[in-house]
Parts: sequence; structure tokens; C-alpha cells
Amino acid sequence: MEIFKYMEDYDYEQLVFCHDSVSGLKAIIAIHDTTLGPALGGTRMWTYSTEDEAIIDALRLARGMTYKNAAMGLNLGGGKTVIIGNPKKDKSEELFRAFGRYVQSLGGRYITAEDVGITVDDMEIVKQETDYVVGLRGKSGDPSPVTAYGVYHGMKACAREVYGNESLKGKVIAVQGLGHVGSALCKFLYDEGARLIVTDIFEENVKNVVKEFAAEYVEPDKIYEIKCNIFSPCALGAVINDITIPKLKCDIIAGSANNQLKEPKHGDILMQKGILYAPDYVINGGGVINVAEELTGCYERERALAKVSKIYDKILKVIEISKKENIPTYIAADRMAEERIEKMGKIRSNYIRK
Ligand SMILES: NC(=O)C1=CN([C@@H]2O[C@H](COP(=O)(O)OP(=O)(O)OC[C@H]3O[C@@H](n4cnc5c(N)ncnc54)[C@H](O)[C@@H]3O)[C@@H](O)[C@H]2O)C=CC1
Ligand SMILES: O=C(O)CCC(=O)C(=O)O
Repeated sequence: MEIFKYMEDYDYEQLVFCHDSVSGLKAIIAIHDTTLGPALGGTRMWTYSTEDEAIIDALRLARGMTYKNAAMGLNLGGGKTVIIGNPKKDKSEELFRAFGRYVQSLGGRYITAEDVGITVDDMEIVKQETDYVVGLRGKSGDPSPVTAYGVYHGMKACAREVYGNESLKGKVIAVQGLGHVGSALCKFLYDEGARLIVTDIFEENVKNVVKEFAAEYVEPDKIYEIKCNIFSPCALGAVINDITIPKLKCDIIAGSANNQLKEPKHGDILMQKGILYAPDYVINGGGVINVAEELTGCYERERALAKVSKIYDKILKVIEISKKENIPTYIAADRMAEERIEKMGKIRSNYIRK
């Protein structure tokens, strides 16, 4: 792939390739934009089929973090890491320590945390080599339950828009991916009286959710065609695409997965079909709000949750812009984030003697 062309097209700052022969580490740290502050974004460990696929994932996820951090009102830029490997087989102390040393070498330009395939335990090892890691034990911990809390509030805002009432009681919700976020989300939905239809590629994850939350299981490729009120993608990205859109029978798409739209045009098609799409980086910003609280030096769960519940208002704001300007919600969200980056960028360019 033409890496510099891609970086130029989307205005990336830095791409770091990290290799260590002792541990077998192959990691890519992408820093998209640091106008608002140091780049913060989690680390994903995944079995990519090609190196290009891993590079593209790191770049797309990093850019998403720039928009997410801006939309969440944080003074943070956007970055992300991918580690190429199987999270079930390839983890070791040396791998995460080698990675931690690369994060440290960036001197605080990039701060890392958990993402798919990574746990708090892994980040505890990374911490041995770097000061620039959040989501730690005894501090903010695993961001996933808080991400789920934000998704839950965002879903309620969508329900208010579509059904005139924010209650999710009796609503049929199809959840794709029952990992850290998806399973926590199912608990909020079950407690409110929603009917859950779920799927995952790991049987163990399915078993727990089906048992605890009276959920119905469907095969992974069947989840798109479920007739439901809300489809909630909580696995990987690009699941809203040319193949899946014709199958969808939902009123709302609201889930935690990053980069849900395969291409921007898919957001346009959803609007034409009358499906309300809650932009991924707005509805799933709870995790980053939570880990960013750790940077204040005195993490308080209640304060973090209060901020995260405001995702409800942010989703309503995006819907308002979308209706007023007659544009898809993903563009409305981009405008909201870009406006903040531009204004803050200008304000912060004023000279102040330190
Ligand atoms: N953990 C967090 O706080 C945040 C997570 N996200 C995003 O939310 C999504 C889920 O994150 P986590 O729950 O942390 O990851 P996770 O790794 O704990 O869970 C992902 C789940 O998706 C399942 N999965 C993968 N491919 C699938 C498929 N084709 N069909 C059905 N299930 C499939 C996996 O088996 C796994 O159980 C990711 O896209 C992540 O980037 C976004 C913001 C914060
Ligand atoms: O929630 C996290 O783990 C940190 C932020 C992040 O990587 C994300 O929101 O995707």
C-alpha cells in the first residue's frame, strides 16, 4: 500500500513500526492528530491476515480516536496501536514489556489502554516499562463496563428520537459480540426489560449471556437479518456494508464497535433507508472518558459515570444537526468534532510565555 499517500489524504502525523526479536513483537502505533493534546487510544491484538490489513486498521482506528476524543470534550488527540498476533496464544511478559518500551520512547505523545484482545493484566505488564498507560488496576480499570454504560445511554437517546420514548422495555435488541463491552451492555438491557437476541464466534461468551440474561442465540451470520428494534454491533468494524445493509430489519443501529461503517457511503444508505445510525465514536466514547479521568491523578468512578451518561445528550445533538442540515448522522458527528478541533487549535496557537 502507499502509506504516505494514505497519511497525506487523511492528515496523519506519525506511524511507528515496533519490532522485537526476543518476544516476536510486531506492533504498529498510529498517531493521527495531536491538536487537542497527546494522542490517546487503546491497543488491539488481533490475527491480521496481511500486514496491510493491520496497518489500515491502526490508521483507521487512530483517526476514529481523534474524532472520538474531540466529540467527548477531551483535551486529547487520536492514536491507536495494533499488535499482530493471536490474543489467545501469543501473549507473554516479554511481548508487553517490549511494547511498553516503544510507548515510553514516544515521550508521552501517545498514551495507551485496552482494546480488543487486551486485558487489564496485559496493561499492568506494559506499565512496568512506561508511564503512558491508563486503564490500570486500582485506578480506572477495565473501561469496557463504562463503555457499555455509555452505549446504553446513547441507545435510549435513539429510542427517544424514533419511538418518542427513551424506554427500552420490551424492545428487541440484537447484540453482535459478547466480549467485554457486549456482555456488560446485555446486563443493562436485560435489567431494563429488553428482549435480547445475541451472537458471538466464541461459544463460551455466548453461554454466559444466554444463561444470565435470558437471551436467544443465533448463528453469527444470521444476526443481520433479525427483525428487531435495535441492532447493536459490539464486535469488530466494517459490519455495515453492501452485503449486510440489504439484510437489516432494524430501526436503529447503536453499538460499541469502532468503525462500523465499511465506507462513508454506507452511512448515506442507512439514512435513505430510514435507519437511525448512532455514530460509533460518539456512542462508544464512555471508555475513553473513563480512562482519561485517570490522567487527572485522582480517578473517581462517580464523576466518570456522570460524564459518560451525557452521551445521551451528545447523541441527541448529533441527531439535531443531522435533521437540521439534512445530512447523515455520521457527517453530523464529524462536523461536531471537527468544529471543536478547529476552534481549540486556533485558541491554542496563541502565544503564551511559559
Ligand atoms: N473495551 C472498550 O472499552 C471499548 C471497545 N470499543 C470497541 O467495541 C468493540 C468490542 O470491544 P471489546 O468488547 O472490548 O472486545 P472483546 O475482544 O472483549 O469482544 C469482542 C467480541 O466480539 C466477538 N466477535 C468477533 N468477531 C465476531 C463476529 N464476526 N461475530 C460475532 N462476534 C464476533 C469476539 O469473539 C469477542 O467476544 C470493539 O470494536 C472495540 O474496538 C470501543 C470503545 C471502547
Ligand atoms: O476505551 C479504551 O480502551 C480507550 C479508548 C479506546 O481505545 C477506544 O475508545 O476505542
